[in-house]
Amino acid sequence: MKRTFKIAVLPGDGIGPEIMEAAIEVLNAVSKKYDLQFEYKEGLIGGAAIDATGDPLPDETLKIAKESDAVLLAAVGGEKWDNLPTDKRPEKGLLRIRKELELFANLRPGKAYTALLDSSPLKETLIKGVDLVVIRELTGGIYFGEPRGIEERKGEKVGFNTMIYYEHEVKRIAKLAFEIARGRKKKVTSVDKANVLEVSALWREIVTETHSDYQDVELEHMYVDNCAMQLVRRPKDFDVIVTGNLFGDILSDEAGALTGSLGMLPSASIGERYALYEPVHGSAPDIAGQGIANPIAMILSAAMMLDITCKVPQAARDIENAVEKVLNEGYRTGDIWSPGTKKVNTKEMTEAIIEHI
Ligand SMILES: NC(=O)c1ccc[n+]([C@@H]2O[C@H](COP(=O)([O-])OP(=O)(O)OC[C@H]3O[C@@H](n4cnc5c(N)ncnc54)[C@H](O)[C@@H]3O)[C@@H](O)[C@H]2O)c1
Ligand SMILES: CC(C)[C@H](C(=O)O)[C@@H](O)C(=O)O
Ligand SMILES: [Mg+2]
Repeated sequence: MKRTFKIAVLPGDGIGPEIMEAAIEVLNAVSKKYDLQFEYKEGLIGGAAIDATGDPLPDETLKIAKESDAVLLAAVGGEKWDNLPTDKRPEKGLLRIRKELELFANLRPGKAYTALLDSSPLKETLIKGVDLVVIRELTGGIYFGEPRGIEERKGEKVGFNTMIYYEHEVKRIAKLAFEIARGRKKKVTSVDKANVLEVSALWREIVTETHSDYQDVELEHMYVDNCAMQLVRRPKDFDVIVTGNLFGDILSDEAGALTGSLGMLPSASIGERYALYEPVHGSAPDIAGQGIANPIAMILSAAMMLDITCKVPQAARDIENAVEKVLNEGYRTGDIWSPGTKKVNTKEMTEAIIEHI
């Protein structure tokens, strides 16, 4: 029996529309094999939405998202909108949709591909076998804390934000991290700055408390500065990294660079009711409009959707295997290209992946 899923499609800005088209072609290819049907509904977000409506997240887009089984989002942002105030920028649309859909956890897997070992800035011996996931808290912390602002004090301007975590926010992300670790190598590294910040001291206390229900999982605590360093020194020692919104943003880009390119890194933003799938990278304005972006992060984000929302893990594995095969065959977009490999554009990479599905 055919299973139908409603998918909200939010291409956004820069390379967004180019990589979204690629992901939809791959989903359509896989749908035939697994008797799935996708009903896509496109919405505006980010700069594209500002240009059309003045709002980076129009009500109509939120409505489409809430009426869907899953949201696919490519990327937002660009120079054109960089001088707008923080709460009017394209990025605000992304932050708001995460908050409105209560997507409290962002799963960002980072895996070393054998074929890409020479694209990593690290030595092959360090990077071979890396398989980790950063679980980033996504609807709290300094991104959303109040008070925030820029104001005049003592005759000069002052900018301020608040890093704040409620106990329940830490507990639910910690629980998820332990659950996910149970299906992996059973190790959680909780990353904070508890030697300086009260918010981190509480984070550490709640994670430790939550761990008492997961004694089969190893828990270690690490300061964020040390973690940034250990990630390049011994990345293989990490399994699940759980951390707050800001630290997770930074560490996941770092993990991306380790394994080759940001253009390879998918993510899933999940909550109790909704799920949104988005690459870790941004709108890459420097290469937008040229048809040369790496579509793999977006395609693998769609694969995470097949796994988590559609619950067809085999279809997700098919896509992941197809990606691995084209990399083994030497196909490379510019960001992962090295001498001796075949340089391809977005379309050619997508077609090569589809051929292996
Ligand atoms: N989720 C999102 O929508 C998101 C995430 C990060 C940044 N942004 C926004 O994107 C804009 C650009 O930000 P940035 O330059 O700091 O980060 P970026 O991730 O867009 O780009 C960083 C570098 O990586 C390259 N890159 C990224 N994705 C790639 C891909 N798929 N294929 C090939 N190369 C790729 C870019 O060309 C660039 O050199 C900003 O407006 C920023 O706010 C959006
Ligand atoms: C564009 C920006 C708001 C966003 C974030 O900081 O969360 C991005 O960097 C990401 O990693 O998804
Ligand atoms: Mg980021």
